[in-house]
Amino acid sequence: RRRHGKTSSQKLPPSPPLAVPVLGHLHLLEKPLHQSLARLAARYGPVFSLRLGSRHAVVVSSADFAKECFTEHDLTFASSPRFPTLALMTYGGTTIGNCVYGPYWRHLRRVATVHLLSARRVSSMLPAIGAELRAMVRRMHRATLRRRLFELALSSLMENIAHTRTSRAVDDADTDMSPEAQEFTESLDVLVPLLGAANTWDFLPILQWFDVLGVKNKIAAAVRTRDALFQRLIDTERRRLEDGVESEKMGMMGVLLSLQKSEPEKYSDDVIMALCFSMFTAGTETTAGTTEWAMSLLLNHPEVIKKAQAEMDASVGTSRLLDADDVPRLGYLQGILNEALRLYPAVPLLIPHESTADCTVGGHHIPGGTLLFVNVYAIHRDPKVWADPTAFKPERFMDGSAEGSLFMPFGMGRRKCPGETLALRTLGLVLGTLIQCFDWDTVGGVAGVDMTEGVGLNLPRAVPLEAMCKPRQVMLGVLENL
Ligand code: HEM
Repeated sequence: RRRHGKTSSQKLPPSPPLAVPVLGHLHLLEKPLHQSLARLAARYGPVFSLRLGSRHAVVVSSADFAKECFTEHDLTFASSPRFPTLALMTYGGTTIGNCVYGPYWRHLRRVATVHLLSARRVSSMLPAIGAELRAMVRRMHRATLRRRLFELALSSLMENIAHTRTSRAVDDADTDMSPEAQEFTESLDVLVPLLGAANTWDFLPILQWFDVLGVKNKIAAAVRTRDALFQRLIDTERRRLEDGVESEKMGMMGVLLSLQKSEPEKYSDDVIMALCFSMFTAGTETTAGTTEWAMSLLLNHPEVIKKAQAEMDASVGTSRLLDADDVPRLGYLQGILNEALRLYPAVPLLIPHESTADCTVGGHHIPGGTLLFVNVYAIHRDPKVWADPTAFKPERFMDGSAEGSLFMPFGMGRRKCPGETLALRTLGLVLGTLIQCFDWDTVGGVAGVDMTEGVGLNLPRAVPLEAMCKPRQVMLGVLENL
């Protein structure tokens, strides 16, 4: 790694003046982080640098410079930083989203794109997603939407990873998740808050020497519980495979276990666990959160719901549920989805990247070993690029006015999200079904849903969304026969 020294020929990016010993600029950062970084960008420009405890970082907040990072310098920024405490949760930093760039990442990436998330595999996952969705629609009148949507995303992924469902809960039960999906949620409930503590540690290594809160032990205990569950799932899938299940009916674990048979050294149980954990953590909150934001936007724009329902009635009719193959024909529905992803990108700062060599971005020198945060949230709301940037206008994706603007909710370049096809197909199906089947209103008919953003890695709402829904009269026949 190069030292962060400045010479006359190397112009480092501007930086806020208030770096203090040990913390650097950490004390300037407020939550939500993407908003705090957007405010700093307004003062210090679209490429500025920060010292975060022991690490140097650059924050990029404009479309042009983000493009520069992921085209000209894509290889330089293709690595992920090694965070020692995060490594405790990510199998020693070997999950696809958290591992350094190199042959091992290329192997995982190929497995993910070719064997697990290809368009053909995604098509084979849609029936399980549809079944989970219909079960949710049947019990739609209760609970907050956030919880319903999270359970839906997790159950659909659990089905497509390991087929844990043996029966469906009766309709008056409070949840319809399989026991395994519930067990996994419980281990996430423990791990996710610890991730916050682990992050602070990674920037301030001194905290690791005095583990006053016992963070390390708590992470280790939660990881043991999670891995015992994964090992059970792997063993069950292995038995199914030995019983001769057809390859079309295999979930992701089954696919990986059959690859293990021919190349055991490349597909150890540990690699399979790391890949499946990546799929769960990358695919659940992102999909559920995007649907929750989209529904929040819709509740504040009832005229948009009406227009989307009219499009669906004309294109799909009212005698059957919409299916995933209808979605590409529903331009307005896709406009709604894109607007939700533009205004509330589920991974607002991408996963941190790290440069592996010196390079120049926007004319500024970026030394090797610098963390890169790309503020997609700020880029998607840049008034220089988007007209009326904070307004919810699905039409902008239909009338050509969004053309040419950088829209990157799934990232860019070689670390771009490999789950984009699965995510878009799932989101279209879920959002489309909620619009097709129900009329929506706020709880108690209050005017407007609060759109405050909360704190968390995946841009959560501050308050979980609650809404009232009533089956649409024209869909009663279909809903009664679900
Ligand atoms: C609305 C839904 C989703 C959004 C907005 C989203 C967005 C993203 C973004 C922005 C990244 C980081 C790109 C970067 O750092 O440059 C990412 C990475 C990733 N996503 Fe997604 N994602 C979604 C759903 C999914 C789903 C459903 C899956 C799979 C089940 C998935 C799997 C992954 C994986 C494995 C990575 C790490 C890729 C790597 O480092 O090579 N994502 N996603």
